[in-house]
Amino acid sequence: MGQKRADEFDGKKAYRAQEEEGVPFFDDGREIELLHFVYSHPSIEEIRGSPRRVLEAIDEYARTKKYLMNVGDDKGKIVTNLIAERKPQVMMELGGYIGYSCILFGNAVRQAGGRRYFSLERNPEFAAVIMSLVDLAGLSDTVKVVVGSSAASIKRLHATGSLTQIDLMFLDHYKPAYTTDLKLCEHLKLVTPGTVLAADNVIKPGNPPYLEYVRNRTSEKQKQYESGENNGVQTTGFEDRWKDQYKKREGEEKLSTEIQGNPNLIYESELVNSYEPTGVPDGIEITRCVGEMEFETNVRCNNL
Ligand SMILES: C[S@@+](CC[C@H](N)C(=O)[O-])C[C@H]1O[C@@H](n2cnc3c(N)ncnc32)[C@H](O)[C@@H]1O
Repeated sequence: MGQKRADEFDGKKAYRAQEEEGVPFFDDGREIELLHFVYSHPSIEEIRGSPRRVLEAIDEYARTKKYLMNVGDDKGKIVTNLIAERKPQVMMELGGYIGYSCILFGNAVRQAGGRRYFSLERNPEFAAVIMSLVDLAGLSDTVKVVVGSSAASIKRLHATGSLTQIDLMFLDHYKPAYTTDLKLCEHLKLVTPGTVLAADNVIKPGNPPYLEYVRNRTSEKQKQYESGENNGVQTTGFEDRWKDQYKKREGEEKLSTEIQGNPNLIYESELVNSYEPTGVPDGIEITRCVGEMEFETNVRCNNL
């Protein structure tokens, strides 16, 4: 496990600061305001059909109007480099918001010869914004936006045969769901040797349970699996602001406590330090599934 350092942050491109605690920083109408901003942009005809120009217009809104919780340019480069290296046929993101990462990574997947980019978004209004901007960028042939909670969508895509393998997964949704959704994907054999995971916000706000899981040794995971210690959902290690981030709109997020995943998968994981688009330091955890140990497991899962 290594630590890589990104270049210095360029303050000229900084987004507006995220609002102070107690003040909404999303879902207060700004997502629809963004659509009006983009579609009434003086350069709308040049923006049409250009993923780069759509991203520039989104960045312009977030620099000059209101903060948007996008992955941004710096952390985005880490993932687009990964896409160029791994050349995924199928990539999935958990948490699409207004479509920034979807347009950036969906375009990179298409350029690398990939087939499908799934963007899973729980909030139907945000999903509608993603679809509109993906269409504007000319990426509707590659991108499929899936509306609903990530776990339900993963199960449905798997059950219908639309999703049989994930080559690259970007995790950027409800922080405690990173680990439960990864275990679900392991259980369904969507994550197998060759799969690469890129998890956002592992420094800000941080995700200790996820980091512990992907950095854990296989022997330790097997022990926990056998003893049932690995069971349950960890919501400790998150500040309330992040744990309750979506509660007002979506209600309490019900995460599965039953699915234990596949403890036999061998991961190599490293933190790549970078910046939020506001300039605040953050990092992406890159995890490569490099093999699978032979070890008998009793399937522990009642609720699929
Ligand atoms: C940080 S934003 C995603 C930003 C986006 N990946 C980008 O960089 O442009 C997190 C998003 O995850 C969505 N979300 C939260 N919990 C979710 C869940 N269980 N399933 C699907 N989406 C979820 C939220 O509605 C929000 O839009």
